[in-house]
Amino acid sequence: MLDDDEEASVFVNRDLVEPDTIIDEERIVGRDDQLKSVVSFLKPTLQGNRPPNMLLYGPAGTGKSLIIGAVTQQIIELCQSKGERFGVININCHPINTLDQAVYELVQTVAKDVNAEIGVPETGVSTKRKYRRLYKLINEHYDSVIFILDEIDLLVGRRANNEPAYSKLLYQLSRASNTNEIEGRVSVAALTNDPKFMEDIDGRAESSFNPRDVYFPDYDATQLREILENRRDAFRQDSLTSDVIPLVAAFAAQSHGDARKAIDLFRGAGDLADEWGDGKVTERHVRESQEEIDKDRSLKLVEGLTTQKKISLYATAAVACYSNRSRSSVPSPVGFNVYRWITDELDADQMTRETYVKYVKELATYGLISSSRKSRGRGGGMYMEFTFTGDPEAMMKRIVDDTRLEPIANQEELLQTVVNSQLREFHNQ
Ligand SMILES: Nc1ncnc2c1ncn2[C@@H]1O[C@H](COP(=O)(O)OP(=O)(O)OP(=O)(O)O)[C@@H](O)[C@H]1O
Repeated sequence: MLDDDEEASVFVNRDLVEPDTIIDEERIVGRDDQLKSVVSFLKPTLQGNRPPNMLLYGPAGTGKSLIIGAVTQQIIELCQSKGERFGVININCHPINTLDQAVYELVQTVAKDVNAEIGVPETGVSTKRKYRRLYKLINEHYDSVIFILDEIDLLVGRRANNEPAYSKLLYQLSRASNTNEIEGRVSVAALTNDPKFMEDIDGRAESSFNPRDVYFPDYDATQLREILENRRDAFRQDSLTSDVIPLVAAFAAQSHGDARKAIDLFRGAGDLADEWGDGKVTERHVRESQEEIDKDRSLKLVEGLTTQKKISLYATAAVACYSNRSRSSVPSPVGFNVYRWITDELDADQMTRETYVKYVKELATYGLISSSRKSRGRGGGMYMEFTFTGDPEAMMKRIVDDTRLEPIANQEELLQTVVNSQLREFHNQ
């Protein structure tokens, strides 16, 4: 059991290397331009004017939430000192499926912030009523507000061939002050990893949202090193050997310069040193921890997926794996047709193409797949192209292990034929 002469932990302030800890401004590295832009866009709030809407875009873990969070926090404080009420209404759209749920989530967030009743049921009433409740709460409690919509591109909605839910939400929120539904000043900040996000927005939403862009590029190893150096005091003095920070930064730089990954690995290495009772973090703990992260990530992720997401992933991996073409990237229309074939074979529910793309794109946010938008040339429309970062065959095996996909896995040759005929059809169109 607990032992008195156990080695002391390598941490003195482990919170500092937790991903969701809000850090002080002096610990922020390499985001001067973005900070400057966001500050200048939001400054009008302090002078009683309406700030512009914003689109913060860039890969995962590049500081979008951090920067908007740090600036809005300062504005809250400055407004408070002047007796003004500035509301920051922040939601993450990733787990939300429909417009109605998104509006309810906004109501819930405001109600919690101002300590009021939610005042509207989650189901059984129209979205319009939820909007009305949202506006009422805002009008009663704030003089100005900013909506922060994180991972906005994942709020697709249910129906296919229709305006996506994020487009409708952006339209409503960004015009709410023009229509006087919200009496105070309103601005909307949308955060996304998708650089081409605006291309799918409906024309009227585009013109009412009309954002100022702030781009967040990847960090390089030097910046990641500095980010970690600035959190070195999470650890006991002298408990890090000199090679730890450069190695963590180098690993994270390899995986797309994501600061969240760097911080997770830093913490993981410390945890391992504690677990082994070594009293010091060394290169060995970093390497071992990185290996565990790599192994766990895809396994855990696949285990946690719903059946529909597993089928979507399986179909996409099948295209990458069985394609006779030299490039094993997967055009989304082909992945979707294979998904449809599989769901027919299994007699399972079938999602729309938009939902299929949303599911697969979600996996891209975990780094299992990378996705990019492609054009089919004049008048041909857009589609997504998916590429696996790891081995698609291993991924398929892992999915079959715990789903009802076995009947499909037993028809390997047939699946191979379906994949290649779908690919041929797509490329000949
Ligand atoms: N420039 C930086 N300086 C210090 N810490 C940083 C910096 N950028 C990011 N971080 C840290 O990395 C983690 C991820 O950052 P953040 O959540 O802001 O990324 P994001 O771009 O919003 O990512 P996502 O698109 O995945 O939501 C947080 O713990 C944050 O504190």
